[in-house]
Amino acid sequence: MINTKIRDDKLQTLVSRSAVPIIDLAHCGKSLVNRVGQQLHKAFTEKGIAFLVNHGISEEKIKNVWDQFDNFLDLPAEVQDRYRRKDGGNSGYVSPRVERFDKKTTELRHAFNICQLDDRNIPKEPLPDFADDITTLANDLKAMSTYILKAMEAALEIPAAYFVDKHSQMLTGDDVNMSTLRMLYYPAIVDDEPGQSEGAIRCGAHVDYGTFTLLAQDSEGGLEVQLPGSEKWERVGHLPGAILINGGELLSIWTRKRYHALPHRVVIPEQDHVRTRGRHSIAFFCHPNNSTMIAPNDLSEDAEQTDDKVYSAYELIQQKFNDTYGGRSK
Ligand SMILES: O=C(O)CCC(=O)C(=O)O
Ligand SMILES: [Fe+2]
Repeated sequence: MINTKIRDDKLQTLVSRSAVPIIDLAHCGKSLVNRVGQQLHKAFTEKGIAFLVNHGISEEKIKNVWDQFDNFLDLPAEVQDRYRRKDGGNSGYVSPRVERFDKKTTELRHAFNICQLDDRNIPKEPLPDFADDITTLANDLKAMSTYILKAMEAALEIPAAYFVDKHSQMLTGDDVNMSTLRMLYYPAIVDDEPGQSEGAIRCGAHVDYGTFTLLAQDSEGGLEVQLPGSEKWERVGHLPGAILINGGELLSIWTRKRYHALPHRVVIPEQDHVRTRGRHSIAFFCHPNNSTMIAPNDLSEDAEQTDDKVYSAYELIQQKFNDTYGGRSK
């Protein structure tokens, strides 16, 4: 059974040990793009993770989206059913126990994927503000992603706009670009019958598929990572107001593993008072346009090395999706 006797002050986290780089985006503009790029470069090569602070996205915008998702989850099941994720696309609502990152462990979370901002899959009735609140936040996260892509171009010394052009179609639909805003809610585990949540997880171990992920979380709630070179799962902890960035698999392939794709998971927290609270998070998965050829040679100082097989972003991501959704392909 889950250990309920662990005291908070005994719990070390990467935040409490100052083991996650913190990148300050205050006043970030053209002149600071090089500095942010260097810091991201160091974070992606050494850790695969960083916290972004002073990023300019207000708490209110983030909270509005969490509130909207709560409203959605309060709707009758037959209304929610209209917005379910269907095979053939990634947009829509995914209820607990459907996704299984490792193909077997029960996952206790609600997710709602938005791949296209004018999508019919964004509820309008009976939640009139849902689309507006989500679009506002999604546009901010898109702008932040574009800034980060520019910073990465500077750090990797590749031509200006190399990454930005290849990510030009974020949130215009997953038939052209797989970028996704994902709302997540992990239900509280209360009155746990023996065996009910045993062996279950909030989100199974995985690496994200795309270029990088931006993650806002409302509380600690069980997020753990494996830092480079270690198999040990470490609690991340919570830095209020910060947005976490982690590197994805596609970027790792693109950079010939110079940039680390971070294995992570969300476990059911051991402490009673944390487990009995629900947890919200919002992930923005930044992906290149599907047609992008992921050519590591373009990013490598070692132009001699030409033997990599070059796949499109679509081919690489499709393989991962088939693994997660039990072989049902898009
Ligand atoms: O909710 C979280 O903290 C992480 C979610 C996540 O890793 C994912 O959906 O890919
Ligand atoms: Fe993830």
